[in-house]
Amino acid sequence: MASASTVLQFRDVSVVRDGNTILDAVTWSVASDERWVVLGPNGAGKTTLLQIAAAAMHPTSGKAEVLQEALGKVDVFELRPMIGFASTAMARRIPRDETVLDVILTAAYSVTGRWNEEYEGIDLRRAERVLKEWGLDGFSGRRFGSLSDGEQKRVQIARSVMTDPELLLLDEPAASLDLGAREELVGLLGGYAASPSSPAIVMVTHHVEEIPVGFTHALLVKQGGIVAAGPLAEALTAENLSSTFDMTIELSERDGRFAARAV
Ligand SMILES: Nc1ncnc2c1ncn2[C@@H]1O[C@H](COP(=O)(O)OP(=O)(O)OP(=O)(O)O)[C@@H](O)[C@H]1O
Repeated sequence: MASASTVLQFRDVSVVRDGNTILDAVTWSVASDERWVVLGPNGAGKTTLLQIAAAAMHPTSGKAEVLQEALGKVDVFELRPMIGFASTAMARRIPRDETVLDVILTAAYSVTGRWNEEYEGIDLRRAERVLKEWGLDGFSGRRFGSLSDGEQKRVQIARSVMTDPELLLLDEPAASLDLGAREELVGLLGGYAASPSSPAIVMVTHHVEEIPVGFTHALLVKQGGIVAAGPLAEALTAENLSSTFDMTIELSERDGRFAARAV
């Protein structure tokens, strides 16, 4: 297997909007074999961080390299096809009457701009494989709008991995899911994270309970700055969570899954 490469490199990245500092001199890097969870209170800057990682936003100052290309110097339209991004905001743009198969396939066509019989078979086979991988066997013909929240989330992720990205960004993939749907998704994400052929993953979440087994690193952010960043065992501690959320938090871990509560 190829050795790990750097997929994200932020150096003193700041974002200022309307006079507000949303990200404040963030220095952070992600390697291709790492799976990161990003935690922090509402408004901490997590989504802004993902927007930069997705090459959808430029820093106000500092340097951000995405897949070893410096933002500001690279054509982001060449970069974006190599980045899978699933978020609620993107899901809202999926037409509710589109079939699941089309939702997945259009990810490939939007990247390649093609609708060509020669490739159609390959894309179809890949779409079927991806659907199966995300527990969506038999859903190809269903309308996106007719799916449960849990199924819709899995379709969004399946769509974002359809293009075989080098970086997968997930913004709160388990938000609004019931316990069963959450556990199903966390299990699937864990399986995906464990595969050496999977890309680097950065997942924003509000709950440590949503961290899949196999995730390797944590980034804790507060008011646009980093509280802790590093391997899970070092960064995801009760002390760091307490600093991040300004309350005394108790953290427990069992079989690679986490739970947290205020003391
Ligand atoms: N265009 C903008 N102009 C001014 N302020 C902005 C703009 N975009 C975001 N913000 C502010 O920046 C802060 C960080 O927003 P961001 O969405 O990155 O936080 P977040 O950590 O993802 O929050 P949440 O957990 O609530 O989703 C928020 O206070 C938000 O109101």
